[in-house]
Order: sequence, then C-alpha cells, then structure tokens
Amino acid sequence: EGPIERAKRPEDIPSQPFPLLSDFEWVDMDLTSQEDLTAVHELLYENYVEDQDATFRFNYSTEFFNWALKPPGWKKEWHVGVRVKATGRLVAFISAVPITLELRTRAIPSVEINFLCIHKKLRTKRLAPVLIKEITRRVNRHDIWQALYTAGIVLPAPVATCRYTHRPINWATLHDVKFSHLPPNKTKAQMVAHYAVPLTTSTVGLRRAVPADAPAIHALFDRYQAHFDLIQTFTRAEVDHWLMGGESTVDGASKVVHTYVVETEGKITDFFSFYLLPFTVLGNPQHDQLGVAYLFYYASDTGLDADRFDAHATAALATRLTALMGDALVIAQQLGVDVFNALTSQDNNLFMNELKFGAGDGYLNFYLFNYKSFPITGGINPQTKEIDVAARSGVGVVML
Ligand SMILES: Cc1c(C(=O)c2nccn2C)oc2cccc(OCCCNCc3cccnc3)c12
Repeated sequence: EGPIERAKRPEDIPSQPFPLLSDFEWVDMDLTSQEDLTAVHELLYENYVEDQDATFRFNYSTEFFNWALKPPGWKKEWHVGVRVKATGRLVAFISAVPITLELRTRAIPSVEINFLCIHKKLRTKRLAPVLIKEITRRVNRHDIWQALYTAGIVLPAPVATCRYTHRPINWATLHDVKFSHLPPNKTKAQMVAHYAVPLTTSTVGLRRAVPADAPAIHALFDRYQAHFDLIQTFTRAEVDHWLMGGESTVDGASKVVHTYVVETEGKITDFFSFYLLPFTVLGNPQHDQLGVAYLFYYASDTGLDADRFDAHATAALATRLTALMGDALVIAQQLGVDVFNALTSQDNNLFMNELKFGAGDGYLNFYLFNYKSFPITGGINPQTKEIDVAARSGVGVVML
C-alpha cells in the first residue's frame, strides 16, 4: 500500500490554471459572502445528483455549505467555480477540503473532493475531467498528493463499496413520494405501525452535546475508531467543527449536524451524530421536500477494550448501539425527518436489522486518488451485495 505516483514537489506543478473553453473562466468562490454561498446553493439545487428515476435531487442549504466547506484549514482557492465570461453565471463547481486520513494506522494528509457539479445544459462537454485536473493542481500546489472521493458510479478500483440503507420514519410520506411501496399482503396502516417510532428517547443520561463535551467526545472517538481500516482522524478543532457544528451553529446549536452524548456518572460513555440534508421532491403534488437524516460519526465505550472480534464484546456493543440509534430515530422524528439513512460502514451492521433499516438499491464507492490500497470490506458480501452482519466494515470515514 502506498502512493502510486512518485512524490513530486509543489514547485513542479504549473502555477497557471488549467486551460478552459474560451467562453468560460475560473473563479474562486468566496463562501464568506452570502451572494457566492447562494450561487453555489442554486447551482446544485437545480443541477446536482438525482436518483435514478429523477424523483429526488439533493437540496444542500447555504448553512450546510458553511459546515461542509469551511472546516479548519479550508481554502478559498479550493472552492472552484466556472463562470460564463459574458454573463458571470455560475455553471460548474468542485471543492476540496483538508482531511487527515489513516489507512491501517498510516496517516495520509489528504483532501476530500466533493460537490462536483456541472450545469445540466453543459453536460457531455468533457468539463468534469477539466475540473478534476484543476482542483488536483490547486491541491498539489499545497503539497498534498492524495484525495478521498465517493461516487455512486463504479470507476477503476474502489477502495471500498458500501450499500445504502434506509430506515423509514414517516412511512406515509415516503409512500406518497413513491420512495416506499406497499407490499402486496400489507395495508398502509400495518406499514405505518411497523415503522412507528416512540415519541421520547429511552437511554438514561442522553442529552444534546454542548461545546464543553468536545474533549471527552474526542478522546472516546479516537479510541473507538482505531479499529477501522480507513478513518478520518480529528484534531480538537476538527471535532469542534464536524461534531459541534462550527460556523453552522446559531446560539450554540447547529441546524445541520446534531450530536448527542450519554453522560453516566459525570463520564461521557457514548455519542452519536447525524446530519440533515433534505431532498427536493420533483414533480409531486403533495410534497416538494423530503426530510432526510444521515448517520454521521458515533462511538461507545461498550466492549471497547476487548478484541474487535470477541463475540461477547460484539454482542454488548450491538445491544448498546441498538439502544443509542433507536434514540437517534426518535430525535430525528422530532426534527421532522421522514427517512433516516445509513451505510453498511462503521459498525452499522450491528444494529440495522434490529432497528428495521432496509437495504436500498444504491451503493457508495469510496476512492483514494493516487494511493494503492488493499480492498476494505464495506459491510456487504462482494458477490451477493447483501448486508453481511458478521463482516463488520473496515470503513470508518463518513463522506457527506
Ligand atoms: C444519497 C443516499 C440515499 C438516497 O439517494 C435516498 N434516500 C432517500 C431517498 N433517496 C433517493 O440513500 C442513502 C443511504 C445511505 C447513504 C446515502 O448517501 C451517503 C452520502 C452521499 N454522498 C453524496 C453523494 C453524491 C453523489 C453520489 N453519491 C453520493 C444515501
């Protein structure tokens, strides 16, 4: 395992931007300005990823970008836009944010590439490879040579493949928007009852995290995720940002990322987090938005000191995570979420059957740019693609 290309130096990298078609120009988006944040939001609102049937489109808010694109170490020159020279109209975007990866305990200073978006009217102009080459140049100029990215499509050699899973919370709405279907031998009332979630949480000591919890969360999280093969490691400032919300917080609470802790006798024994990212529903008379939560990072000290494959420790962790994530569903329901999404990564397979997560028909492939790695299990059987509960995933990193 290791870098593919021999190490270059920043001074070997061109200082001039990659050539663009003559009608277009590169622009560094200024995401400290509401105007540019809104321009990026609108471009993606109208042109970003949709599901197969063009029923749903991601709806990333400007608060979401304040969180996702401005972590510690963020750079304006890594928020790359393409404008039409004549009109100034934003027609494409790609971003990089700094992340420290660890692959089997080897630290890899990297970036995370995300939000590659090209206006629908400019597809098939081969703009995507140009955007990727330009963001690579801008990152290399800062002496970073590896990158993490995900895609629904299969490109050469994913480092891991995980499967989408969904836990319906508001089954009736999911049925209205044709995401969930009524099985032939069931009634709507039975489906609604099957997915009913309690109105209140049950874990003793569960509460919203506050900034003062960050050191304890950081210590627990470092210990917990040491057992995965591919993780994102966090500085204290990165815990403050990614788990406490950073700039997306208004009066201490983020509207995007929601983090909860379990405090038992003055000690933080567990935490979990999820982020809210709605879908725009296309062409539906009853609903134009779908409330979606995505499981983010979590940790528990249950069974932490045992060997990862110790059956008793695993069973104890499964029980604990089932209780915690059951409460995450309750909190998501209180926030108006219609479906709670998770991947087969992390230790999610330990609770998803018990909590009625169902396998989706989407897959998320993880890619490492310029780094050769042995494959990592994504929590599914490579042949059947079915969720493999026994094979807990080696993927600890979560991509937005
Ligand atoms: C996306 C997504 C969906 C859906 O598409 C979906 N849920 C309810 C209705 N729909 C249509 O379901 C998931 C389950 C787990 C993780 C996920 O995503 C993980 C993070 C995705 N990163 C963004 C991304 C962008 C482009 C391609 N792939 C991923 C998803």
